[in-house]
Amino acid sequence: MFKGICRETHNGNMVTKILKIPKFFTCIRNFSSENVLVEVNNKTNTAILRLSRPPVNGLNLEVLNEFESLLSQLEQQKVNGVIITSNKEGILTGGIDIAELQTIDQRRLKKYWTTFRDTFLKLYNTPLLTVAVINGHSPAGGCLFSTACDYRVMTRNYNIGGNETQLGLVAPIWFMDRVADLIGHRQAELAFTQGKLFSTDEAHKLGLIDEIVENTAEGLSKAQIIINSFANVPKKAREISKRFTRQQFLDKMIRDTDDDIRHFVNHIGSNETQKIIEQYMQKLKSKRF
Ligand SMILES: CCCCCCCC/C=C\CC(=O)SCCNC(=O)CCNC(=O)[C@H](O)C(C)(C)COP(=O)(O)OP(=O)(O)OC[C@H]1O[C@@H](n2cnc3c(N)ncnc32)[C@H](O)[C@@H]1OP(=O)(O)O
Repeated sequence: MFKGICRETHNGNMVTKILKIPKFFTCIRNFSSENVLVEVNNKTNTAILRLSRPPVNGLNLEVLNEFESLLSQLEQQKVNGVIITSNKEGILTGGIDIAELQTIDQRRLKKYWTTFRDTFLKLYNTPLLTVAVINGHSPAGGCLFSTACDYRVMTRNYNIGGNETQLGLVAPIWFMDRVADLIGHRQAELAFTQGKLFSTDEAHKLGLIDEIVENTAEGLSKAQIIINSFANVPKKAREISKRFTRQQFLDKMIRDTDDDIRHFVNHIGSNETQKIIEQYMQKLKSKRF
């Protein structure tokens, strides 16, 4: 028998009960934040992290901070793997919450972009096994974050890619580099100059995603199979191999930090870009895109 704690409300008072839990019972530990739900399965010691910020899981400052902090907690708990998905089938994330870009305040833009980069780096650099279950559209920032994972499965009939150019914006070089790592330089060049969103099938053919699944449930069990397939691989050797294969990209991204942040602040904070962003928001609201 394990002992577990359960908190319940009785007549308006919170009471804590000690529960006896049979060993075979699969227990879930939850420690979700406002916009990101987390469950850790005690049997498999695997975490599922679900983005949950209606309407489109837009990546605002809070979501990024919560995501980064939850990943740190999962690292400390030494889980066997982390599955990243959306709580809402149909949209993994609409990418950056455009409201975060609607400002010329250089300090705000700098803070946002620093957090965005740090969160990406946390995911890219974590020693934990990470699998993205892309269970919906995944434009721009959504595509970028999934490329940071070790493995990607995606449900049919959605879109993924870097569409920034279509909006009149320029994606960061490190997003282009990361996509080029997966699909090759030539295909990345074509994709980013066109601002192309790929269908699930196209993304699979190119290697932007690893496998296609029919729905979220199948995606989650596929992700668990991938994590299980590493069970007999010596942990330390896997972690060092992951670090080595990612070191070059990481070194470049860190070396270019100041230039990248300066470029972002100048690009997004210019009046010309602000007009473009405003027009895009109006298009989005009137569904004319
Ligand atoms: C270092 C060099 C410089 C670096 C420069 C970097 C620049 C980086 C720039 C961009 C990166 C990004 O991530 S920009 C965001 C790109 N994302 C998109 O273009 C996605 C836009 N959204 C959609 O395509 C669709 O909304 C959807 C497919 C995600 C979902 O479609 P659905 O039909 O289900 O929902 P709606 O379209 O009706 O949307 C509902 C609701 O949400 C608002 N919305 C959608 N996306 C965003 C967003 N990204 N940010 C803020 N708000 C968004 C949409 O307007 C609707 O609002 P209302 O209900 O109020 O109308």
